[in-house]
Amino acid sequence: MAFATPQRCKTEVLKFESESDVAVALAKYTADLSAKFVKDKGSFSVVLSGGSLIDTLRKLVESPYKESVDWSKWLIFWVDERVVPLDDKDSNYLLATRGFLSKVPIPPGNIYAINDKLSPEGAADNYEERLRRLVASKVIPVSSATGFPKFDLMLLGMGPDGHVASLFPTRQQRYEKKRWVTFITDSPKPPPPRITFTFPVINSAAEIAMVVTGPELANTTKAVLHPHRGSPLLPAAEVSAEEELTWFLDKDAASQL
Ligand SMILES: O=C1O[C@H](COP(=O)(O)O)[C@@H](O)[C@H](O)[C@H]1O
Repeated sequence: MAFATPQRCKTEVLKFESESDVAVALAKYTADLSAKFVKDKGSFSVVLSGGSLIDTLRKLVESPYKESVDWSKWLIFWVDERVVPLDDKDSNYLLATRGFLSKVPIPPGNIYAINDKLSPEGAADNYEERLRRLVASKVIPVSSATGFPKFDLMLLGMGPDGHVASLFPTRQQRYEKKRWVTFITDSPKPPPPRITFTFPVINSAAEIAMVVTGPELANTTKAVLHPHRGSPLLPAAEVSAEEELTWFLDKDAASQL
């Protein structure tokens, strides 16, 4: 079990009047990071979540960013995915395709969906193997601090139980320290079969945005950002970034802080 005190990295907590204001700020933050990483390293690797995050990204696919972002340099990955067909209503890939990817010209070869023909274990092995090949060919760098792949930006959501990706408080995947990608067959949130990045990979990202909106997340946000010393840590409290972790909260989610 993980107990408070949580890991500390450079962390900024941004609070906005409304979810719409979060969407506006998140679009600018993401577009600015895209410009920085494309200038510095020639590409921008972005790791998406499912859930409400995709809708909150909606301003990024509108003007001015739709035209100004260099989408040709983007590489898209998923921090977690439900092991269902890619055209299933529960697929994070389908959600992202409908709400985001179909609206901008990211080269299809730069979009790394899971292999939906495999078992959960097989899909996790396959995704990790493909990541290892991208690292070997230097498409994705390795963190010199941890030895795990270092993605440029992870866009994460949080569930009311404090889960991030498919790392749930009551499941052992949150403690995995060696694998890059693991699987779960009994997710407490449906659908049960999923694959997920592990914490060593999540916490090796250069930048992480935790995007949390809505009153149902107010108590969990407080428990994560101000954990009681000695109490068990929720998974979201274990997120850290190599460069900066930025929380994007609306007034409702921030109401208990
Ligand atoms: O099941 C999942 O849940 C989390 C949180 O989703 P939200 O709708 O509460 O924002 C999401 O980040 C994850 O990718 C997804 O698979």
